[in-house]
Amino acid sequence: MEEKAIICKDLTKQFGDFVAVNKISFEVNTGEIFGFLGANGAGKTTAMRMLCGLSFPSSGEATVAGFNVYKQQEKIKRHIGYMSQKFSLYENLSILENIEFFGGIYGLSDKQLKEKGEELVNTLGLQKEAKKMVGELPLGWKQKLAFSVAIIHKPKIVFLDEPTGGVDPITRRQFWDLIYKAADDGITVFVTTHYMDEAEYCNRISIMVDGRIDALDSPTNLKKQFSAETMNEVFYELARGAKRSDN
Ligand SMILES: Nc1ncnc2c1ncn2[C@@H]1O[C@H](COP(=O)(O)OP(=O)(O)OP(=O)(O)O)[C@@H](O)[C@H]1O
Repeated sequence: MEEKAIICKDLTKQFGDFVAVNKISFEVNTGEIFGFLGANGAGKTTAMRMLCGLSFPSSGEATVAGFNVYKQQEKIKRHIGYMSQKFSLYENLSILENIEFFGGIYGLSDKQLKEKGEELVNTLGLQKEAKKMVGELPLGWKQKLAFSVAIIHKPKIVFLDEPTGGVDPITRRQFWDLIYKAADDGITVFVTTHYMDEAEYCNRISIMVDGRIDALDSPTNLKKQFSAETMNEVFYELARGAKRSDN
């Protein structure tokens, strides 16, 4: 049987009396693009932090890349990539310096760094900009670069927390071309987003409401299940009953 990238069973996180993540259960297949949706405050970031080995669950079980979220947090960190809109590259380092810095942290050798650096700059068509400060690049380019750097060590899974915030649909589409390429290379993609066009690009989607997962399926099946034309309708049908949402 093919190994699952993520297995999650009744995973729960409480802050005092408040149950931020309430017994969520799901599995993510290797090489899958899995969308993790939910309104503001639904519990996505809290769940993602547990899966990335950054916070201990209150109860329940989960393995990520085959490693246990309670006992093997360091191993999890070594086998994943992570990118968020909020935490990204150093603006005051050049593209090549960022690649060297993050590649170095991920344990690449000098030779690998040089090869990967060139390959990445060529793939993204950034040859002329390679020595420019990242701060000078347009946001869409920064995001593509940040994603490429997050998978430079070929992790088993990459976690993307709202990776494309603030850019237009065409640039988002280009970003998704990179995601598809990574998935083709066998990297499992776990992505949170508020954009419903992006939700359509995922193989499967879960939708969180008030700490629970209230729906999980492919975009096509979810639309059928909710008799909806678009993912937007599915999302609002579920999220409008949410108590936490300020949407
Ligand atoms: N350290 C904490 N202590 C207490 N409550 C917390 C803590 N971290 C998160 N929460 C609460 O848990 C709930 C879920 O927050 P979380 O950030 O996981 O939601 P989210 O789905 O990622 O939302 P967004 O889309 O706005 O980022 C929120 O009500 C939040 O206030």
